[in-house]
Amino acid sequence: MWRLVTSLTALVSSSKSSILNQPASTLKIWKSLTTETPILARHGISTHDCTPFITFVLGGPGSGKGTQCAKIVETFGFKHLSAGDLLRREIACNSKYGSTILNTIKEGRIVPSEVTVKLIQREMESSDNHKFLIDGFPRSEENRIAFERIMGAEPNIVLFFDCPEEEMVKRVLSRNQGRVDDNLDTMKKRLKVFEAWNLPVINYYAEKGKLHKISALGTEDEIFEQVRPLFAACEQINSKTLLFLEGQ
Ligand SMILES: Nc1ncnc2c1ncn2[C@@H]1O[C@H](COP(=O)(O)OP(=O)(O)O)[C@@H](O)[C@H]1O
Ligand SMILES: Nc1ccn([C@@H]2O[C@H](COP(=O)(O)OP(=O)(O)O)[C@@H](O)[C@H]2O)c(=O)n1
Ligand SMILES: [Mg+2]
Repeated sequence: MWRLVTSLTALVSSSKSSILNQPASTLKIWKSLTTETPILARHGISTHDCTPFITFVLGGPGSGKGTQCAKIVETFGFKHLSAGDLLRREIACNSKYGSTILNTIKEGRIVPSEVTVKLIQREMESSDNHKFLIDGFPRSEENRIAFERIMGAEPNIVLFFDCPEEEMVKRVLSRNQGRVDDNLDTMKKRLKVFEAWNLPVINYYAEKGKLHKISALGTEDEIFEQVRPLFAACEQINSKTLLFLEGQ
């Protein structure tokens, strides 16, 4: 295994992509993106042993996180976990946290990290997929630290959809999904929460060199063309690995 990984790093280091220039995460990327194949089986490698490949998807309310996640799922086969959707599902099924979550969302505040991380954990552990898009999380340093503590994992990459406030307001007010928080009053509060609590997380990952800032202005397809190369780079590692293994 170690011999393979050393050789893989050499293969990968010739690439110019920003992800490929992160040798420390090479092993994780490789392990996470491989699919079950006879080649892997011959080498005694099972995807059941794989480390998950985790992408955090950040950005203000209405910046287009969910829209771009749908495209990533369709193109690259990730499992999409929207923290907001998981919380709304708890409200809908009258869970014991339902009313607290509803009030928190109406106020545009952040639900206690323990609750959100447990919901994400349950979804990750019951999924057959190893590649996760965690959308709208972490929304605070407390969220981030709780995830690291409970899951014992960090994201491989972090996307940040950077969008001007006026555009976010416009999109949220015309979203039309019947959400209790898609109104001007809650939106103003959410923007303040974004600035106070989300931005420190974004800065944290920028300092760690994991952040990929994407301009959220333009058509959905134009924005996806900025996103695509990030994941295409991972796929490239995967196919090079399989070719390499095949040559063994
Ligand atoms: N590039 C875009 N240009 C215009 N509207 C967009 C774009 N991307 C998404 N939208 C719309 O804006 C609203 C918010 O998008 P969404 O993906 O739900 O954002 P988020 O998950 O970040 O809140 C939705 O109605 C969506 O259809
Ligand atoms: N990590 C998270 C994510 C969402 N939430 C709550 O859920 C609301 C909706 O989140 P969302 O991700 O669906 O919202 P959008 O940014 O997609 O508009 C947030 O405003 C918070 O009240 C949270 O408390 N913690
Ligand atoms: Mg969303």
